[in-house]
Amino acid sequence: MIAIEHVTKKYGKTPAIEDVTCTIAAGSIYGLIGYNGAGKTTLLKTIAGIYRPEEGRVIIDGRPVYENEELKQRLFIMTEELYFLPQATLHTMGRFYKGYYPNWNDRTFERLLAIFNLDPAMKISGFSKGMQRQAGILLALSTRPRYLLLDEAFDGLDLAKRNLMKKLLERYVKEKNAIVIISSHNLREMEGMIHNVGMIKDRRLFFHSSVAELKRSRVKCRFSCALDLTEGDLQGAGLRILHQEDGFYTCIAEGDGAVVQACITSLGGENIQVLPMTLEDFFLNEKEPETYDLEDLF
Ligand SMILES: Nc1ncnc2c1ncn2[C@@H]1O[C@H](COP(=O)(O)OP(=O)(O)OP(=O)(O)O)[C@@H](O)[C@H]1O
Repeated sequence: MIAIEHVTKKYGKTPAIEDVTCTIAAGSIYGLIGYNGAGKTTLLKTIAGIYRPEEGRVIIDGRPVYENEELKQRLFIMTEELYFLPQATLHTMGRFYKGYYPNWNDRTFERLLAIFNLDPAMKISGFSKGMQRQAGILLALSTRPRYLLLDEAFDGLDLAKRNLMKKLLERYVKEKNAIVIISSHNLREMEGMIHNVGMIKDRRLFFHSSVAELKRSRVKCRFSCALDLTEGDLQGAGLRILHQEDGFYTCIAEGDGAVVQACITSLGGENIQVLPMTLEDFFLNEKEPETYDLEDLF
């Protein structure tokens, strides 16, 4: 289990994340979401013991992670900027990691090389961006970490490789009872894969929940209405507009489906359809509307 206890991490005097608390159970995939600059990378690096928090602590299997070499040998963090030794090939990186990670497995490495179809003798610097990310995940999984932290893991991967990576992560977590924490802006990619989701907003872990509970506790509906409903009308009834076009409204609301539908009917809504809610719906629902002044720009 990973326990994040009241963690605050600052750069200089400015906090990047504040008072973050949550626990992540073994055998689960945790999705970390948030805007650019929200603090996802900072939190991942703090969990990995790279950063020492100014306040609070990260406890992994009962022990603080910071300056704990033994724990770090069972933890792998793949950051956005991938790190490979200068002039390295996958073979040299494999040997490098084998020397540090006691759980390194040659067979997993060879099998993944074949699956990803990467040349282990070629310099990694000659790989494309997507191939470098594949190389990163291949090495990460070959160390067979108990805790795998992936920052923007899908960045640069084509559709087939994104699907492959999802399958690999799901299988790995299930078979090894591992913990994967994955940050991504691509909520569609995380859909169906993550068990728990946390959203960082205003430096804090403003929301976290199991995905199942998140979907149980909210309803997404599409309905028509002859009246011209304003955002205020809908907000007053606890509904938030996701989309509005030609007298049709798609809204999301917290609460029981029957209660939400009754509420829509009381506003004059008709032809109510309950739709499956996606993570993207939730994220957009929680996002403050953005306005940009684009006049006289060009
Ligand atoms: N090395 C650093 N020195 C000073 N400030 C930093 C540093 N790294 C990050 N920050 C600041 O901390 C905040 C959180 O950054 P972080 O990289 O953790 O966000 P993020 O959620 O990963 O962003 P993105 O989605 O854009 O990758 C930002 O305001 C950023 O400017």
